Amino acid sequence: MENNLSRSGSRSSSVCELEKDFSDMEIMKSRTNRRNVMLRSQPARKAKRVRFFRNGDKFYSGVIIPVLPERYRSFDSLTADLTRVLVDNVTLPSGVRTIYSLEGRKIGKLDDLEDGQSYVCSGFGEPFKRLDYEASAVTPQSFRLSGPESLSDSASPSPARANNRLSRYLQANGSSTTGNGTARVSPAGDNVVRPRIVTIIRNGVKPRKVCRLLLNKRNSPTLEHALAAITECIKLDTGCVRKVFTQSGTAVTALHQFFDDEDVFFAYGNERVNQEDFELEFEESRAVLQCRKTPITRNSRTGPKPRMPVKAGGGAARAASEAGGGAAGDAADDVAAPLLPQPLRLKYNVGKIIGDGNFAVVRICKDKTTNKEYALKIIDKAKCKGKEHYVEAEVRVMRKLCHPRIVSLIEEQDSPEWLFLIMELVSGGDLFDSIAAASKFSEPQARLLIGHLTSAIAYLHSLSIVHRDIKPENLLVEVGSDGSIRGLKLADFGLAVEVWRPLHAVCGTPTYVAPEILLETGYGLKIDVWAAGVILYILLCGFPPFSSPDGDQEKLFDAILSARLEFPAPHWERVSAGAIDLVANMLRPQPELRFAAEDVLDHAWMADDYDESCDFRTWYDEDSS
Ligand SMILES: Nc1ncnc2c1ncn2[C@@H]1O[C@H](COP(=O)(O)OP(=O)(O)OP(=O)(O)O)[C@@H](O)[C@H]1O
Repeated sequence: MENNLSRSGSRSSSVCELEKDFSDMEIMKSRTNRRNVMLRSQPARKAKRVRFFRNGDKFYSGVIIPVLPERYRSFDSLTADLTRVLVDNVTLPSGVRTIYSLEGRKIGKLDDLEDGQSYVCSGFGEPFKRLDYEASAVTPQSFRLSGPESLSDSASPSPARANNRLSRYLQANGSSTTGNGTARVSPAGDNVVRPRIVTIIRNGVKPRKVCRLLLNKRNSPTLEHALAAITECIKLDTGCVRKVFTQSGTAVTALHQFFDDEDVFFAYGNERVNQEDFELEFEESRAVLQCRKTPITRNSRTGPKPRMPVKAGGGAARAASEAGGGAAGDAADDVAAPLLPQPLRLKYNVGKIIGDGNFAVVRICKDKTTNKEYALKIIDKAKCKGKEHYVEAEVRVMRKLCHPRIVSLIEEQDSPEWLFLIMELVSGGDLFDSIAAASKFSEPQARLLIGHLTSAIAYLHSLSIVHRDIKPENLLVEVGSDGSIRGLKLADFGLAVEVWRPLHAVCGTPTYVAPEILLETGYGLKIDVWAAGVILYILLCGFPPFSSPDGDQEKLFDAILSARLEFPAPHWERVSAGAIDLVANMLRPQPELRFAAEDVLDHAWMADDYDESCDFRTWYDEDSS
């Protein structure tokens, strides 16, 4: 369900790392509570609000810390806390070793600190540097606070609070914010931002969660926005991302870094950064590769034939399948049965795995009474955490649908951990594997498949539902007893929504994504026709119409946005004019000019008696001249 630009992996984002952040907060909160209890039994003592600068750093606007004897029992506990706070914002490799007054006087004890005054923290062996530190200070609201003030800020991850934190992060890193905390777009901002998929690794226990995120002008006009998008993407629901590093260990402090050479980023909450964080475990490397998977193809008229994109997901299923597993009802493979809610257990025998995705495993199952086989999709709710709405939408949409070219939902059962969908079984695998096996299809075969796909799309569109993830992996193939393809059915409605107004959510799968999604001007039903056009193109020649020579996602998007549709020889030399005309009309960049699903079905090439012996070259060149 989730092989797409924004959702891949994100539905299952773990929250453990941020929970660390949160549990730190909780510890601090309980300390605060303890303090409050103590304060009730003692005369209240006002905290000294003291500001600390970084020695020699004229850009760091300082941090205000409320200094209370109950909080800091020794001078060392203050320097330790200062170290913790400052390392988030400035370079301080050895931690805070010495505190100076603004005049350079060494401070040796807590009592020397005066309320409302500022001080300078230096590291090991650093001489005091005299600077106009207070000139870099800005309005007190923008300071990063440590202690009770920041606790209230951190405990609740409301967007406004998250924004405040982001402002502080930015400020601490030298980025500009306006007085109200809104980041100003850097002068370069407009120029640097272009649609780009980056890989985000959420810091934590290895193997860590790896997510894909599309950055673009809509979600990343500023560094602050980009950080908020990352927070959202990795589901940092106990706060916001405070630090981001590239894989080479460089702190990201400017927006353009997200669009430079490196495309893997490590996101942190409050926790420390360690050198080992930047080393990927095998599983993580695999996930990063998966995130980067884009077609490695060429569009030139000469040179080697382009290749198909890498298939999304399914590896585990195939491995499991290849490792054995009998037909439905084989006791040896009935491992999923205990998971089943009673009504399903009574009714079905569960058999081998026939497919899997990022969030679900699909098994064959058999009705004990009728012996009819079905597909049982077992959705792991833990993997969908934070993205439950996708699953709910999938079921809601599927319940509404009844079409011969759409996989039907027979029944569903819920449990606290799993969602079970009994679906019509389509046993020929998916179209991706068929394309891989056949390389390309004859025109009558392509006509049959596109006819089935388009009639499913036309039906969906008649209900104002857009699928948004049409791709060969989501098209299940019906095969005859001789193994030949008889048709296909559309599956996986995880991204499907009803469209009543232009949509803006960037989603889909890179190879099949329509230009209007990338342009973020708002899109509608026609994106499904675009994706079907890409599939028709692939069926006819064996490779996708838009790709990048080196698998670079940005170049792929550039190719899609440039919309330069080519039919390179020799691969297209023998394809009929009608097929090319249909492809060209399905892949028109302007949605208003692009064919609707009904137009596709009405096209001359779709007629069973279409004569394929037209001269493509003559026809196409005339048309384009
Ligand atoms: N009704 C079905 N009949 C036969 N096989 C099916 C059926 N539904 C799904 N499958 C197989 O299971 C695989 C995974 O299913 P599906 O794509 O719905 O899972 P998912 O977790 O939602 O995937 P994704 O990672 O794409 O979001 C499919 O690619 C397909 O091979």
